[in-house]
Amino acid sequence: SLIPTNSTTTGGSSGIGLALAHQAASEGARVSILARSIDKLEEAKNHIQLSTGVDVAVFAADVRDYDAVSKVVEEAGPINVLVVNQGVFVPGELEKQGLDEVRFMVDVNLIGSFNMIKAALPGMKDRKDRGPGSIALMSSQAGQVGIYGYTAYSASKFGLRGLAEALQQEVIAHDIHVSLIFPPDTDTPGLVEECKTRPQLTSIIAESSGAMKADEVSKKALDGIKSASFFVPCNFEGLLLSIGTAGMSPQRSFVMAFVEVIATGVLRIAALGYQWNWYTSIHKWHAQNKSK
Ligand SMILES: NC(=O)C1=CN([C@@H]2O[C@H](COP(=O)(O)OP(=O)(O)OC[C@H]3O[C@@H](n4cnc5c(N)ncnc54)[C@H](OP(=O)(O)O)[C@@H]3O)[C@@H](O)[C@H]2O)C=CC1
Ligand SMILES: CCCCCCCCCCCCCCCC(=O)[C@@H](N)CO
Repeated sequence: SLIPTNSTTTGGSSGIGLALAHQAASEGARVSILARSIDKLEEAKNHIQLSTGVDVAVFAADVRDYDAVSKVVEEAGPINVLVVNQGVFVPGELEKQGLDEVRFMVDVNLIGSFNMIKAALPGMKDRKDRGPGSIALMSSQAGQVGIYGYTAYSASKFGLRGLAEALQQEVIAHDIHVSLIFPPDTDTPGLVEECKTRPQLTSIIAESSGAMKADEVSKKALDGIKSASFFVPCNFEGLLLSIGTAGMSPQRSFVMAFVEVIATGVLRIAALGYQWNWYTSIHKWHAQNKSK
């Protein structure tokens, strides 16, 4: 199995990224975290130091700034597991959203991921330890199915899938494994902020999948990285969603490949059932709002 010895996590100062850095550090990895705010980074560093005794390296940079990111990669040293986890989410109907908000999500979530991977890839290919390497991307269940209020967010996360599928073919010869992680709603500072402005329909639809804690998600993510899985679902609905949307994604497990082949037809029925429910909620919501 793939062992995170030198791991770098973007967005590692909060929520899921912090939980991942914390867990990797407690398992003995050398950990670096990258985010914009140096205050949040220092706080995260102290938190991990207090509970594990391990010192993590912190780097303040914006993933949208390629030069800043490549400087961090240079300073951070060898990486065998890169976790591209930074992400922003501003929910809202496209009609009410400014294009600046749309661009913000695409820039941070998608272009920022390109910057990070492009900067880290040469060093990862030349890594001196002989074990396999990993590039893990934090997508979302909203990166497997479009959700009301998430036009830009879902687009940025669907984009990560195309990136990941193509990249896997490019890096396999260097024994680097790409993982796409698909969490449901996860209890993080980011979600608390999001919920202040989230449309009611977004919440209704997102509730189709149970909510998780950040350390539950980080545990699933780390297990997925270690087993070099391409798709990493995090809960039961996520497992169904991953089988139902397997499409042309790579699959290393014969057991899972078999399950996908057998279950695809009946999962399409379940998917249509979910869609029917969601569209019913949408129509009801509009009917109620008109009558007011
Ligand atoms: N919470 C949820 O419900 C779900 C989250 N996800 C995904 O998981 C990932 C983490 O989410 P979550 O833990 O909730 O997020 P948080 O908002 O709690 O944390 C986000 C992290 O990303 C960093 N970050 C944000 N923008 C940038 C940037 N431009 N450059 C560098 N770092 C940046 C933040 O630090 P700083 O602001 O200082 O830069 C922070 O460390 C995201 O990709 C998100 O889309 C997926 C499914 C569900
Ligand atoms: C084939 C049958 C499948 C059935 C399961 C369908 C369930 C889909 C629910 C989607 C929930 C999306 C949550 C996004 C969370 C997120 O990313 C935001 N909180 C922003 O961070």
